Amino acid sequence: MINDLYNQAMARKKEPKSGSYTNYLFDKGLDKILKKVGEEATEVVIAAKNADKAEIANETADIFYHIAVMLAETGVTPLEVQAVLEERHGKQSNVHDRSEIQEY
Ligand SMILES: N=c1c2ncn([C@@H]3O[C@H](COP(=O)(O)OP(=O)(O)OP(=O)(O)O)[C@@H](O)[C@H]3O)c2ncn1[C@@H]1O[C@H](COP(=O)(O)O)[C@@H](O)[C@H]1O
Repeated sequence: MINDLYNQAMARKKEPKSGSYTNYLFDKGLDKILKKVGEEATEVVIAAKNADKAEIANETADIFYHIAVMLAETGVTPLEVQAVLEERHGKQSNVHDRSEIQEY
């Protein structure tokens, strides 16, 4: 999924196309791409808070796309992200509440 979006973004980078939104983002630069990542992340949060499944899917698609554009712009490949996930796979999380602070 992210792979396809990333490959499409890389293709636009290599061969810009008139009217392409991806090229519009690349032309505007990293700050614009990151603003979109932040904006779409907030929209995912609001959609999830409202328990609106269609909107969650819609906004998640938007953030996946903008993340793929960010990866293309920063020179990180989905393969590198995959490697991080694989490194974590099978490791048990050790999450617990921290103990109360007794003295200040
Ligand atoms: N998956 C996406 C995708 N998801 C979201 N978007 C665009 O992201 C934009 C986000 O919408 P917003 O309303 O937040 O943004 P906006 O108001 O249009 O613009 P700004 O806020 O950035 O100024 C929309 O214009 C969507 O079209 C996408 N644009 C492209 N893709 C994929 O990328 C491929 C190449 O697209 P182009 O680069 O446009 O040819 C497409 O075939 C798609 O597969």
